[in-house]
Amino acid sequence: MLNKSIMDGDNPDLTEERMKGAFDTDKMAAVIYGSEKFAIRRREITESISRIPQLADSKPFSFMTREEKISESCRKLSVLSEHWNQLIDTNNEEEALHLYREVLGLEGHAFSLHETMFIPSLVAQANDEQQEKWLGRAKRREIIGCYAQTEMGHGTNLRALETTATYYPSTQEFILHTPTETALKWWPGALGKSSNYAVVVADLVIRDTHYGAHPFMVQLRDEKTHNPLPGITVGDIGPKMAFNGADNGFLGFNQYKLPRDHMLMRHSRVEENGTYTKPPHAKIGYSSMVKVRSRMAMDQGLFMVSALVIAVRYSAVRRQGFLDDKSREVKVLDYQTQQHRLFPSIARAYAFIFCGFETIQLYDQLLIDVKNGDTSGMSDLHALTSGLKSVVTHQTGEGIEQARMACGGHGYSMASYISEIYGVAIGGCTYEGENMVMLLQLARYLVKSVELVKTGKSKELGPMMNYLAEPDTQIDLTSGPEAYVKVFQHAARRQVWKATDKFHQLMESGQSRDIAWNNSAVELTRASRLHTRLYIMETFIRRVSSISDVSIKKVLIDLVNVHVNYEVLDIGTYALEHVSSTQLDSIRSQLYSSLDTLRPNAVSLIDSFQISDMQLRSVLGRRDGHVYTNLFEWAKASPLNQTHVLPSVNQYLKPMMDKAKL
Ligand SMILES: CCCCCCCCCCCCCCCCCCCC(=O)SCCNC(=O)CCNC(=O)[C@H](O)C(C)(C)COP(=O)(O)OP(=O)(O)OC[C@H]1O[C@@H](n2cnc3c(N)ncnc32)[C@H](O)[C@@H]1OP(=O)(O)O
Ligand SMILES: Cc1cc2nc3c(=O)[nH]c(=O)nc-3n(C[C@H](O)[C@H](O)[C@H](O)COP(=O)(O)OP(=O)(O)OC[C@H]3O[C@@H](n4cnc5c(N)ncnc54)[C@H](O)[C@@H]3O)c2cc1C
Repeated sequence: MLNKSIMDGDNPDLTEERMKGAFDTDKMAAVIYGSEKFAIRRREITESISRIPQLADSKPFSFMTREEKISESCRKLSVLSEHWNQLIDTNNEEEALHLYREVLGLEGHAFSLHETMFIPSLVAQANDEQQEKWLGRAKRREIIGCYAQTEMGHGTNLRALETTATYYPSTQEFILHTPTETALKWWPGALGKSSNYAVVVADLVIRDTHYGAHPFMVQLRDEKTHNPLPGITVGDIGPKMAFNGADNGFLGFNQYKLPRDHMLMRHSRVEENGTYTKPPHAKIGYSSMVKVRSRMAMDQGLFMVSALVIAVRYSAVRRQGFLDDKSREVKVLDYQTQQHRLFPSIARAYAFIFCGFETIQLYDQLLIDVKNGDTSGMSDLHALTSGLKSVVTHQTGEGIEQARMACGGHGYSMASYISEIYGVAIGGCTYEGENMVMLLQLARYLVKSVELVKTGKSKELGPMMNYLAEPDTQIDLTSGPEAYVKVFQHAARRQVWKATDKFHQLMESGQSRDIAWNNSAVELTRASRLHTRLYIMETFIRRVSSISDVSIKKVLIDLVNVHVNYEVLDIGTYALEHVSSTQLDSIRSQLYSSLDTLRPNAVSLIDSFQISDMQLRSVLGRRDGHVYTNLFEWAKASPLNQTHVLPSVNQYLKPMMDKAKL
C-alpha cells in the first residue's frame, strides 16, 4: 500500500485519492521529518498516546470556554507527567514537540514558554554553576518558567526597556523595579497564572551607568502556595485573537530584591564589587529570540500543513457542480481554481519545513560555537532568521486563509478549526520581532553586503550573498528550476542594489542616516523579502535534488515545478525586468500544467505529514473523510443544543412575542 492512510470504512472518495498516490507516504514522511528513525518515532508516540485514554480531549476544544481550555491542558500535563519517560526520549526536542502538539494542540498551555524560551535561555545564558542550580529543576518540571521581556510600552525597541535591575555592591543584590505603568511586562506566555519563575529581561544599572538589556532568573511565586511573592504584581492580560489556552501575562516589580548570582552570567558578569564584564558580542543576550526564530519556518510550515490537510481532504470529498460528466457532481479538488488556491501552499509548506531543518541545525551549531568562544556566525544567522520568520509567517497566514476559503461555508465553522490555526499562526507575524522590523534587520545586512561589493571586498560576503556581486546574464527558462533561481537572483539583486542606492543617495542629499533609512524602508523590506524567497527556493531545490528514492523525488520535482512557476509569477512586477511578458505567459501555462500533474498526488502529499486526528482537532479534516456525518454529530454536541428551549428564550424572546400578540 503506497498511502498508509487507507482504512476500511473511510469515505470512498478519499480512498480513491489515496489509491491514486504514486509514492509511499511513510517514505515521504521520512523525507519531511528528516529521517526514517524520527518518522517512525512520531508514529510510535502517536500510537502510545492513543493507548492512554486520559490524554484524550474531554470534549471538543471549540466548545470549551477559556477557563476550561486552561484547566483541560493542566489536567493533561499532570497525566503526561506520569508518562514522559515511557512516551519519549526526554532529551530529544523534536520528540517532545511532537508529544506536545498531539496532546495539547496549538492553543497554548502552561509549558509553552517553559520549553521554547525559558529552558533555552538557561542553556544559552546561564553559567555552569547556574545551570547546575536551575536547569535540572526546570527540565524535571519542578518549576515552571517563562520569558518576560516585552513591556506594555515597548516590545520591539529593546534598548528602551524601562524595567531596571540596579546593582548594590553593599548588599550584593539587584533591585528589580517597574518605574511606570508602561514598564509593566506585558504579553509573556504562561506568565499570568502558570509560571513560578521567569527569565526577566531588564536594563542593568550599576552606579548610575545603564548597560542595557540583560537576563535575570527571577522567582515570581511561592513554591508551596503559588501565591505571588511580596513585591511582585502578576496576572493574565485577558483573551486574545487566538492562543487562548495560554495565560499571557503582566508583571510588575516593586523594589524587588534579587541575589547577585541571579543575573544570568555565562556571557556578561557583575562582580561582587560591581565591576561589569561585557559579553563577547553585544547581542549575545538576544539568543533565545534567535532560537525561536530559527524554529519558526518549521513550526509555521506545520501550521500551514494542518490547514491544508483539512482543505485538501475536504476538497476531495466535497462535490459541487459539473465538468464533462453530467451524471455526477465533481470533487471540488478537480477545479483548476481550487488547485491554484491550495497546491502552491503545499509546495511552500514543504519548502518551509526543509528550510526549518537547516536553520534549527544552524542554531544548534551556533550554540556550540558560542560556547567555544566563536561568535562570528551570529550576524549571518540573525539576518537569515529575521527574514525567514517574516516571510514564512506572512505566507503561512495567506495560505491558511486560502485553505479556509477553499472549504466554503464549512471552512468558516469552528468545525473546520481553521480559524484557530490561522489565529495562532499569524501571532508569529508579531511575536519574536514584528515582521517589518525584522525585515529591516535583514536589510541592514543586505546593505552592508552591497557596500562590500562596491568597495571591492566581495570576498568578505557572507553565505548566500555572492549573487549580489554577479552580473546579470541571459536566462534560458527551458533549463529547469535553476533558471527560475536565476530570475529570483536577478530580481533580488536589482531590488537590493536599488534600495541601497536610494538610501545612499538620500544620505548624500543631506538626510541623516536614520531619516534616509526610514525614507528607504519600504524598498528595503521589498529587498529583504525577495532575498528570503530566493533562499527558500534554493533550499527547496537543493533538498529535493539530494533525494535518491525515485518515486519520492519524482513527485517532489512536480511540487518544485509548482513552486518555481508560482513564485516567479507572484513576483511578476520584479521579474519583468528580466523576463518578457511572453515568457511570463509561458510560465503561466507551465504552472497550470504542473497543477494538473500534481493533482493525483495531492491527498497523499498532505497525508504524508501524518498528522493525527487528535492533533488536527478538525471535524472537517478527519482522516476518515465522513465529513457530513461528523459535522452533524459535532453540531448536535454544541452546548446550545443540550436543551430545546434556552433560558434566554423564556426570559426575553417569549415574553416579547407574547406581548406583541396582545
Ligand atoms: C521542546 C518542546 C517545546 C514544546 C513547546 C510547545 C509549543 C508548541 C508550539 C506553539 C507555537 C506558539 C508558540 C508561541 C511562542 C511565542 C513566543 C513569543 C516570545 C516572544 O515574543 S519573546 C519577545 C520577542 N521580542 C523581540 O523579538 C523583540 C524584537 N527586537 C529585537 O530583537 C531588537 O530590538 C532589534 C530589532 C533586533 C534591534 O535591536 P538593537 O539592540 O536596537 O540593535 P540594532 O538594530 O541597533 O542593531 C545593532 C546591530 O546588532 C545586530 N543584531 C541585532 N540583533 C542581533 C542578534 N540577535 N544577533 C546578532 N546580531 C544582532 C544588528 O544586525 C546590527 O548589526 P549591524 O552590523 O547592522 O550594526
Ligand atoms: C501571541 C504572542 C505571544 C507573545 N509572547 C511573548 C513572550 O512570551 N514574551 C515576551 O517577552 N513577549 C511576548 N510577546 C510580545 C511580542 O514579542 C511583541 O509584541 C513583539 O516583539 C512586537 O513588539 P510590539 O508589540 O512592541 O510592537 P510595536 O513595535 O509597537 O509595533 C507596532 C508597529 O510599529 C512598527 N514599528 C515599530 N518599530 C519600528 C521600526 N523601528 N521601524 C519600522 N516600524 C516599526 C511595527 O512594524 C508595527 O507595525 C508575544 C506577543 C504575542 C502576540
